[in-house]
Amino acid sequence: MKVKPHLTVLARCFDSVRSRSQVSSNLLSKWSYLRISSRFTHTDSSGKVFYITTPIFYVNAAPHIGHLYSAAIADCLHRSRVLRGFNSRFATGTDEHGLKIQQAAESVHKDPLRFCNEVSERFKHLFVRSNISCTDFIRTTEDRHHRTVEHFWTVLQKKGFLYKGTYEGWYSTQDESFLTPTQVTEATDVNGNEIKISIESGHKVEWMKEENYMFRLSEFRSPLQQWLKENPSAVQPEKFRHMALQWLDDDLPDLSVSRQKSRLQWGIAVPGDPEQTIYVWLDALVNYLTVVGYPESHSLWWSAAHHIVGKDILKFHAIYWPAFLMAAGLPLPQVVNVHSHWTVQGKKMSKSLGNVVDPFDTSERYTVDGLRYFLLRQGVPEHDCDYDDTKLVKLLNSELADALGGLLNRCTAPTLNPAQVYPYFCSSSFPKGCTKEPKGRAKPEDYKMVESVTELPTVVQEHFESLHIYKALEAISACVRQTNGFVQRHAPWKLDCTEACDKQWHDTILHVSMECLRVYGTLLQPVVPGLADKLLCRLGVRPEERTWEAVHFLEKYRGRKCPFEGRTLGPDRGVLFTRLERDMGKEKPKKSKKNKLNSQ
Ligand SMILES: Nc1ncnc2c1ncn2[C@@H]1O[C@H](COP(=O)(O)OP(=O)(O)OP(=O)(O)O)[C@@H](O)[C@H]1O
Repeated sequence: MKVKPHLTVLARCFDSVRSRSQVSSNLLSKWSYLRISSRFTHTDSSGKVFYITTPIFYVNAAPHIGHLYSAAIADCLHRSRVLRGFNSRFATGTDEHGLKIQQAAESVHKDPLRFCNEVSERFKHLFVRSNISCTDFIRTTEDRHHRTVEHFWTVLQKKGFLYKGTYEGWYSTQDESFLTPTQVTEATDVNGNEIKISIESGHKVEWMKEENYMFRLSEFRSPLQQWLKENPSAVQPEKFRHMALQWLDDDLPDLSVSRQKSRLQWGIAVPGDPEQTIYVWLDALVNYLTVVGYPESHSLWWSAAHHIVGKDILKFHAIYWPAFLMAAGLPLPQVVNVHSHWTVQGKKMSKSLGNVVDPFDTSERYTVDGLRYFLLRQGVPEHDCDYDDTKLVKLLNSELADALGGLLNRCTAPTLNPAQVYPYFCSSSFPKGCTKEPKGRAKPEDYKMVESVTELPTVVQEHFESLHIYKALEAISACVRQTNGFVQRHAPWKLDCTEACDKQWHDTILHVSMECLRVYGTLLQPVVPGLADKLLCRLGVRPEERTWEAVHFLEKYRGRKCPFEGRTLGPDRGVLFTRLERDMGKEKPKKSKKNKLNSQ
């Protein structure tokens, strides 16, 4: 059997799908967790659609902040695309089969399905609570998924990519992964026994020999190399694409894709051979197709697939999955976006190790938006990041409570803004284009700030798209600092508002600052939806005015009409983000007496 990659055919297939116009709205899941209002889901003229996925999470134990991190990255991308007017679908869910689950359920004397129901519910609850706006939630124990896996298996079999053989080699139950001898090393367990472990994960491996079904993975080595070499964006960031290519430099043996039922009962039976159970990773990866209705109605969404995964499952997404898809004659995902890990004292946070930070507890202490902001502001795709409560408190206090909250408070406090309105802009106080020799009252630094905030939506969008979300937040934070500097420099509280000229300048300072805040609120929606909503409501920005398209920063400065001028502010719902005390995460934070900049 020869495999042809047909990469150009695949590319053409993507293009034809992309050029199709409006997506039928009934294709969008009506799943109740979709939180973004449909008024933001108009499709732009290009008719672009996106299908974003997180990994489905293994339900051997309750979720930790690493899982929330994957979901928050995907949520940020999904929300930003919806706000830009695209049709975006965002799927997550739980992976519920395999030996590890079978053993975890046995250890607590529970029926596996009951065990899965409970843990899956925890994940679902976490995502609802954390404002993860997924449109689909899939469980691999659902009937629809069983049918899809059986169909997918049959396609692979009919096309001659499966054969029955004897697999003999190393297997890690913790990773549900087969390993070659070069991927294994010796170690000593806690009782001093010599054991073999996986070099990559450190988990124990066992020698197994059994008859099962093999997938002709070896035939895909060169098509996979071609795909990765010809599509620099196929696996991102670059270091992970490089890693996948390095793996392909080694041997790529055929892959065992079933287990004997006597060893593994908790899974989907091989069609036509009830003595064999389908390998949990083949089963799990097919979830991405189940969500979009494979084999009947998948093509539009499937051609726009964008996976977001942790680096621990790179091999499954950059090697096995594309090989399965090529074998089944399906298009490959457009992008596999990889992120690194949250660690605790340098060790990967993991359910199996138990060194986890509980996301329920943490968001209870620091708020949902606080935790989302911290994860996305500190997480760097290329590098691991150590979790630290002190760092979290410091960051949230400085960027959300003091800088952003303080700025909002200054602009809206009744002492400075007694009429509680979006004030008028005076162009003679801040004339356009006088950057070198200011003629009004604005200074060169003020023009620099206007320039930075004007460019900010483009900068932020680019960083969101490449999933360098921390860079987007860094850029927003730098602009917030500039705006605080602007207010501080001109000290509107010192102006005498009984003088017409001072009053105009006072109002202009507030107008410009509020315009900046409106941009920050709009751009922060994908990261901290609750906090951004509070900010925009306070400024009186209506829901339909919160899209990327509606940003139009400082229209009056450019000689155009500003719809916000003179508008009454929204109700005061308290400080934007309450300062946290440095409690090292042991107790609920106490509210400090006042927010630093709020004292103004
Ligand atoms: N420490 C972590 N940092 C970032 N993301 C993580 C982390 N742990 C898990 N994830 C996310 O969850 C996915 C895999 O989830 P999985 O259910 O295997 O979690 P796990 O804690 O590694 O479990 P286990 O310890 O049982 O292997 C990863 O690909 C990644 O997207």
